[in-house]
Amino acid sequence: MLEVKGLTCGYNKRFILKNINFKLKKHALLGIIGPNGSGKTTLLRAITKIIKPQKGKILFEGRDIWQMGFRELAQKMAFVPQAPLSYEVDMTVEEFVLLGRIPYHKVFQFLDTKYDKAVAKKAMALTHTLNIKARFIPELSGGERQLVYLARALAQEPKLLLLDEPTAHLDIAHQIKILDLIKNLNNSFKLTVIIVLHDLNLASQYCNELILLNNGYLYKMGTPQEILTAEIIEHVYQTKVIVKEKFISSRPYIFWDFHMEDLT
Ligand SMILES: Nc1ncnc2c1ncn2[C@@H]1O[C@H](COP(=O)(O)OP(=O)(O)OP(=O)(O)O)[C@@H](O)[C@H]1O
Repeated sequence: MLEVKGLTCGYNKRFILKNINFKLKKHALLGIIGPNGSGKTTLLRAITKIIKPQKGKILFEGRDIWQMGFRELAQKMAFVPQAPLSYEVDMTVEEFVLLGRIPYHKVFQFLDTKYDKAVAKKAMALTHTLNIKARFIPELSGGERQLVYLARALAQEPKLLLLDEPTAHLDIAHQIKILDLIKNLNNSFKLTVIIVLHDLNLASQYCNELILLNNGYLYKMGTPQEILTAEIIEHVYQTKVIVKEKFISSRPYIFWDFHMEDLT
């Protein structure tokens, strides 16, 4: 579905990502991890056509994304940015979620169709934001705003959903709800997902594949078992950890700040 070929890009002629190559199959749930400043957000920005490759290409279903219009791209992929601020967005939650339908509007179509409204309602129901649909965006908490951005992305009915730290402002219950929802969308609705996560244990638990970025390079791509080894984490994050295998899922679980007696 997605192919990143020799991608080198950055800001103001400064290279941040260097020669990134990977392929992503349909229905994948890919996590992007790596230390602060390693280029995770920059990679999402390149895939969503916010920044242009200085070298290389990004192909979506075999086509260079820079050959596609924004409208067409917005019907194929949706992006939930990191910690959306949006104090300036003076509209209700429902109006904001309906913006996700604009890529489907015909020229000179100013009103939302019944279908648009039904899709927006479903997106709000899935993200538990229906009860706040009449509230104004600037009045929302950081966590509520993050859920509303996700609802807008789902209203785009994308094939590929990209999320930058979607759990950053959420309490533990909402973190699990959102990640369970994303997993469910991936499993049941066959949505392909790329998600930037800082929490290595959440990445281990929820993602089927991981890309580990280090200093702008793709350090390694593989399953959580292949990537989340003590040796790799210590090398890339420069932090001592212990990795155990979880009993039922056999996914790796990482301990830091540990005492040996905690682990026995
Ligand atoms: N708009 C920008 N203009 C110039 N430099 C930027 C911009 N955005 C990011 N950078 C720089 O690019 C590098 C990579 O940043 P990026 O946000 O992609 O990293 P990240 O891995 O997502 O980091 P974090 O985990 O801290 O969110 C950093 O050195 C950052 O300072």
